[in-house]
Amino acid sequence: MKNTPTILKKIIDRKFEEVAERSKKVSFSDLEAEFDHYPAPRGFAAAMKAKVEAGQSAVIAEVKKASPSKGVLRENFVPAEIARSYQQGGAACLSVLTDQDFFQGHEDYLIQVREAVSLPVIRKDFLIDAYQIAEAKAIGADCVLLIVAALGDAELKDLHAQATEYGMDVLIEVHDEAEMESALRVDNYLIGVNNRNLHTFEVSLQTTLNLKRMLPADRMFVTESGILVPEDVQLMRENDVNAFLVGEAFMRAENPGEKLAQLFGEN
Ligand SMILES: O=C(O)c1ccccc1NCC(=O)[C@H](O)[C@H](O)COP(=O)(O)O
Repeated sequence: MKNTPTILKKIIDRKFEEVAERSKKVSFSDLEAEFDHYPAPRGFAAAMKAKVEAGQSAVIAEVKKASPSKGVLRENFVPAEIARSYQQGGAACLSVLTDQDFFQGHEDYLIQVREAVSLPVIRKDFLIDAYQIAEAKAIGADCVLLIVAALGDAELKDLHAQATEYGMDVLIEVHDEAEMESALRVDNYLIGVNNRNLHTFEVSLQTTLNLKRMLPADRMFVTESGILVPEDVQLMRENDVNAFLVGEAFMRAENPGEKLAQLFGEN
């Protein structure tokens, strides 16, 4: 792991413990035995592409009860209801936090969400080991997040290859130029830029604008974090950024799907 920020280091340290604990209870081959439980993955990247090609914003709407920077975001947290609301509001895909200790998430939430809607779902967690990629496949995830700041180049390549072999899509997340260079060494369509600085939790949409110029036209650029008001969406769209990952703005709204439709003005 390189240049790891404090909170990310804490989370990653915990993930190594989690993998050790979990793999004692459920073996890798036990996970593999679950792979056929769910039908073929829903095309996550394809759903994003279809929205953008139709001239719309491709929104990954996040199901997130709490976060390290903001604490609890939503008391009335019923993942399946939130997912249905997002589908009605025009989301392209859904993101479900499965981390328990820092985000109050759970794998069961992903299973509930995927059963409630027809949209593709990403497992949003801090994945540093092949075991967790197999877990994602076993719970029916259509896509996984790989955070470059948490991985060396070789690990990024290996986990990407494993997820792809399982038929899942991958969203590779970067925060700066060096991470973008690592991400671009992997043949992957979805590249996310997280606008949240994980040292300070400060959010700046300028991060997206700075890194956008590095991205080849054949990749999809997803802006992540800190999209709160229509002006944020407008700024991104003016700069030809049409794919978004949004959590807090929706989680704080009484009706998350209505908020999505308002923010992106497409319903
Ligand atoms: O949200 C945090 O506090 C956080 C802290 C440490 C690592 C990651 C963190 N967030 C994960 C995310 O990427 C966001 O949940 C996602 O981009 C949505 O962001 P937002 O719309 O600002 O909720």
